[in-house]
Amino acid sequence: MTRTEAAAPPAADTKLRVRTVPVDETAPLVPRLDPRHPLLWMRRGEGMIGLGEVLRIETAGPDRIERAADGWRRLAAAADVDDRVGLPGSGLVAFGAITFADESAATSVLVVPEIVLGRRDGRAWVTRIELVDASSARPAAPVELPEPAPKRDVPRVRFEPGALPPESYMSAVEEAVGRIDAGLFEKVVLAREIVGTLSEDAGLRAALAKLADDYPDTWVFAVDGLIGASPETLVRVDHGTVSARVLAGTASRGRDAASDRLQATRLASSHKDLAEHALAVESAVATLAPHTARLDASPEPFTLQLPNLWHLATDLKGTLGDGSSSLDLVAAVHPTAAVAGTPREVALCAIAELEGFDRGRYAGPVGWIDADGDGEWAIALRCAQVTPDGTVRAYAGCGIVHDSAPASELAETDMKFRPIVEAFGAPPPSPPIP
Ligand SMILES: C=C(O[C@H]1C=CC=C(C(=O)O)[C@@H]1O)C(=O)O
Repeated sequence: MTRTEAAAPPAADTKLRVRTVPVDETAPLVPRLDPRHPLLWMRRGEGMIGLGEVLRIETAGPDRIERAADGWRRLAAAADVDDRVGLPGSGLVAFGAITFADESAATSVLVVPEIVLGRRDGRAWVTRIELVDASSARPAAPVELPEPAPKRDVPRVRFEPGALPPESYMSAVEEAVGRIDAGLFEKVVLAREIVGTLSEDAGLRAALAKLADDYPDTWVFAVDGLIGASPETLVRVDHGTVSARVLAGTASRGRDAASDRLQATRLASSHKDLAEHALAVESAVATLAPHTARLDASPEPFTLQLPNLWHLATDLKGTLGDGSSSLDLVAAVHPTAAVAGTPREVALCAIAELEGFDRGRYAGPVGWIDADGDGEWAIALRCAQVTPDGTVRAYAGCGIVHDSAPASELAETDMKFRPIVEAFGAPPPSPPIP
């Protein structure tokens, strides 16, 4: 494996050879994941897994996304690609995870795997990627596509409050509402952390299988130890089309069909949630518009049903106007008001002060990019970062606006933790059921 360490772009003469061929493969993707170093991007059973690692681009600091985008452009331009499939995700790809904050101590990564197994629109492919002049950096034996592993029970992790425990979280929300009422900003997204430990022999495959089974309509991802199931598409570029799904505004699911419908109806007419949502849509539209020839938003937010909660959602669709890659667009839109606030810079300062912990890659962009710059990026939500020592840090946050109530926001974080804590065998947090 060649590691291109923080701030160092790939050597100018780095050249990749890439071969993609169709395969007759219908088995699920997750059982073939490497449980220790899973690379995954999947929704509704389709997507990609990556095996092995040819190289990585690792960056940090305020221009981390731009430098990753430039490094990738150079690498892709020099690559010798023979793609016999021609679907989004075939040919050369990298899986990426970017930190939320400019000043994070964590790095942002683009990982180029040795093998990609992909499936889309009912077709499957295998891509093999290698360094052309690999004399110094070849792994001893090339990675082979493994046989699907049998299903295993999820590993059991006991989570404890981490940075910003419940009482402190509620105080931070109260302080934020005070500042909003004093006119310092309109919205800020405040998150908290829970922490657990994964036993040494447990991998991440079973947790990912559970996320994929329980949340099939979300982007289920694994990149460099960051795993989760995000419902929010930050930006997607496919042959000149641009799309995104903006989420903000949340309600719990009802106990029965009637109370569930009522929850959705109330959410769709909640002044507080609509205000919070409008700011997230405005920020996404304002930052994408300069890069698009046309950009349309669904006229009214709709209610998106997930197994653990309801969200207000707006879909954006447009055409690319300036040849930006998906990573260029990620650099333009991140962080949206769905994870930062409004105005952005003031909200970011408030997050640093009131949360007081490093979000790492939580609430950052996670996804993939191909040789043409096309790709799919979600916001890393409903997720956890697992470090090599087995520490599991999970995060959940809420948009705080003028009429936010601390106890309700705390309960909302519990709902948002549910996918990840259940994927690690912990009992579901118990939000108030209407
Ligand atoms: C910040 C998170 O969710 C965001 C996305 C959807 C709805 C949100 C909300 O209603 O507060 C948040 O803006 C999170 O899940 O940690």
